[in-house]
Amino acid sequence: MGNNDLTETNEIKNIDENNKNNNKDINKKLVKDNNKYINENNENNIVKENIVEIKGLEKSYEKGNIKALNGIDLDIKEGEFVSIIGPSGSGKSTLLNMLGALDVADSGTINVAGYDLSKNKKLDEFRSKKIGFIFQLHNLIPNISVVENVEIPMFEGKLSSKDRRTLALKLLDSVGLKDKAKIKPTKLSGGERQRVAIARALANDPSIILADEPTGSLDSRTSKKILDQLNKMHKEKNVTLIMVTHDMNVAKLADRVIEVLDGKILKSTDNSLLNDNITIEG
Ligand SMILES: Nc1ncnc2c1ncn2[C@@H]1O[C@H](COP(=O)(O)OP(=O)(O)OP(=O)(O)O)[C@@H](O)[C@H]1O
Repeated sequence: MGNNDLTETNEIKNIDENNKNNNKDINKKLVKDNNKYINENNENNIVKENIVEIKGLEKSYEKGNIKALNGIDLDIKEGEFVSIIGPSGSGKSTLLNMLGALDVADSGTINVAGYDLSKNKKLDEFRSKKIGFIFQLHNLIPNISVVENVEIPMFEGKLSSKDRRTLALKLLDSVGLKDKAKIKPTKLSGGERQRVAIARALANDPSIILADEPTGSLDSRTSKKILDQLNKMHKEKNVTLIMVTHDMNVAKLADRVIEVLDGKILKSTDNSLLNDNITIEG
């Protein structure tokens, strides 16, 4: 091989080396750009998980004579606000009871916040850690103060008594009732009691709030206040909110309206885009 040949081979080697390095740089840049694209896309398009997954849920009473739930299939996303509407006796409360593990289905599967409720295990843990209840039946305890009522769900956790009090007062403040903390619930109006119930429902930092007719017995002004509070809580804390109501005007405030009839889901209407800029009428 002559000198010229050697120089040529070395030049080719150099070019190869340069190309390799360039390719490495280009590849690195492509990977970086691709990751950036994926990250940006993920940020813009957060895929929300199902927090509720129900399949073929059935529940009968009176030895099978009353079919309260007759094959319910329902998925609810994390952070969604869903209302359940339907005529009296259609199965709304039965469905809400199943979601809170207050009743057990005859057949079908129900998964809520990572708990398989059909297995009938760890239900106490599930209720105390994952669910905030705003139910007429779970009313406030009359002979202890408002702030003590709000503290009740915190006893399952690890907070000191001082921290429990601070958090309870903060929650009462968020529903506009800090000044009523020391009095007994019997001295409150119906709407104020419902607001205390909202504060208490938030006390265990739940994943889901279940509300059964939260504005049922209230006048329209007080109902507006309660719905404002629920909406605020749902938006600020990204809590999944599932609310039973018989009032379509109230139901429509949710991201999705589920209509129930004869223990089945008749219709599911997505209102989320419609409700983005909603203001609640007084
Ligand atoms: N514990 C029970 N024992 C017997 N029947 C029951 C029981 N709970 C509910 N039911 C019946 O199951 C059906 C569904 O009741 P559910 O309370 O779920 O209806 P709902 O849609 O919530 O009604 P409402 O709007 O009147 O509260 C009804 O026929 C009801 O009478």
